[in-house]
Amino acid sequence: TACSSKYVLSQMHPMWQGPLAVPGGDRQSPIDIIVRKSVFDSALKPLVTDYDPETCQQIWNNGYSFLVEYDDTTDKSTLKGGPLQDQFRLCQFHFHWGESNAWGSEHTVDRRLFPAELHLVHWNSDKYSLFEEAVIEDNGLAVIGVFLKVGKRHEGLQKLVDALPAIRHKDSVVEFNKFDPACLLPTNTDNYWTYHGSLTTPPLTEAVTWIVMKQHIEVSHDQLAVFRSLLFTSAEEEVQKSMVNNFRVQQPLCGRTVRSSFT
Ligand SMILES: NS(=O)(=O)c1ccc(NC(=S)OCCc2ccsc2)cc1
Ligand SMILES: [Zn+2]
Repeated sequence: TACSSKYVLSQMHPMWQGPLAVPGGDRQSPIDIIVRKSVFDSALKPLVTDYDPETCQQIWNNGYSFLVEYDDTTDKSTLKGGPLQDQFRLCQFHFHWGESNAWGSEHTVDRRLFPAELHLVHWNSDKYSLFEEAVIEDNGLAVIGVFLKVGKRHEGLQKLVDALPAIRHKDSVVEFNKFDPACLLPTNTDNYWTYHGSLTTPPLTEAVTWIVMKQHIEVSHDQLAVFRSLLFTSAEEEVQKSMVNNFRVQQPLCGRTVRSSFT
């Protein structure tokens, strides 16, 4: 199986150029979370997020997703608690979505797909001094995953949606300030699944403590449609490609246990 090989089978992915061999390859992400196989762990604490909207700096299209980047040179926007022993700094958040509302998320719950998934990316500032250092270490990163469902309009998301037309093309950047990412978290952040995995795009390093929220957030159909108006391609390229289906295929669990903070 893909778990036994020293290198996970080469990852051909429409978005990436050429095969990708990942060293080790037995704790890759995303995965299907099989609820009945998850193990309740009473030692798991509530998540503690403390985000400062003043640290919000820019929003840009990196040709794979769009990222909202935060100043992570100080401990102003942090995550701790949950399954984590250390304090982590928020560096960016981004989304993955489909071309239709029928699919788009990276993780699934009992095979259930969601139209999109939010990732809030943090690195371990107790142990490392830069994201780039933490990205190659076992306990280097913590990513909060939040599922999106289509329903009522998300008022907090609208400010972000309104900025997207300005970054339609790959490598476009605009200043983006005073956005509080806490507004994108579900009302209940006490119920989550957690497991050890990887980044879901290159460099695919196995440095991530994943924290996947049980409760989803709702966004409107029109808000999601604006995500799909983004382009993978830069302004110079002749053929423009819509930024859709920017999710990775699911990876083998390889005997890992998914723990739950709730029964
Ligand atoms: N999707 S993910 O949260 O696992 C994740 C997080 C950070 C990174 N970091 C880097 S260096 O990725 C650069 C490209 C990228 C792709 C989506 S967000 C950033 C990659 C994937
Ligand atoms: Zn992601």
